[in-house]
Amino acid sequence: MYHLLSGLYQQLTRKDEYNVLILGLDNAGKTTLLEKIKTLYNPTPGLPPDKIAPTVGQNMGKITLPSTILQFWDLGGQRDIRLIWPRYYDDCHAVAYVVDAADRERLEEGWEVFENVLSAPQILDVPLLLLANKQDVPGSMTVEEIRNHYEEWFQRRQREHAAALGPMSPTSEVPTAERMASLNVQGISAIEGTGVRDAVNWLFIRVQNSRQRRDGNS
Ligand SMILES: Nc1nc2c(ncn2[C@@H]2O[C@H](COP(=O)(O)OP(=O)(O)OP(=O)(O)O)[C@@H](O)[C@H]2O)c(=O)[nH]1
Ligand SMILES: [Mg+2]
Repeated sequence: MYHLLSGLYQQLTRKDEYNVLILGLDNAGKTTLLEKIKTLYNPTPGLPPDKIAPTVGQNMGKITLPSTILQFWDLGGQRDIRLIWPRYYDDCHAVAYVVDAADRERLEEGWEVFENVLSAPQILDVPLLLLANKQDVPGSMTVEEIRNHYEEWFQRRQREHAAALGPMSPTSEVPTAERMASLNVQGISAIEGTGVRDAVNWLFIRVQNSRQRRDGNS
């Protein structure tokens, strides 16, 4: 009887764990975001911004939500460190890609890296959230501006690829309209915490939905 009850208890209190990767260029604000998430959701606060150094590997943080544990993996964004990102792709359930919306000069570099992430086969069906960080900085780009900037960059890149391959070449690229329709962009300030709960809620709902789809298919 005890085993039956404890089995039932375990079943009812079971929490599924999901891995969320936080990716983006160096200085985008990924670790600041992770530490803010810890502060907002855990009893022990995360590090304050002035104690955060550039990441030379990974940082990890877990939060507990109803029937779910989200495990965030914040990976260093410097060029050399980006080489380790693909090692995390196999076990990832969602990606939050962070851009510094106040740094127009590095946006294109950010899109190149973003595109690289999107082209990984393991990431293809994974919920993906684009976060326009540093909304507190005066003059930073809005969500709409970030979307348009990415769309223009993406279209230009498609044209360049088509021109390089010639008119008869088959294309495996995703059409722009389809790509843009499935792209979710949210504005946040990792320092102030604005928009951070909305971003976590989005990730929480999306990983749950993907699980239901998976369970339904099996
Ligand atoms: N104003 C403002 N500054 C921010 C915000 N988020 C991060 N920063 C600053 O941006 C700088 C880089 O932040 P990090 O969190 O270390 O950036 P990172 O993406 O983890 O960088 P790497 O670890 O090198 O990949 C720091 O000076 C932060 O204080 C924000 O929302 N607003
Ligand atoms: Mg970092």
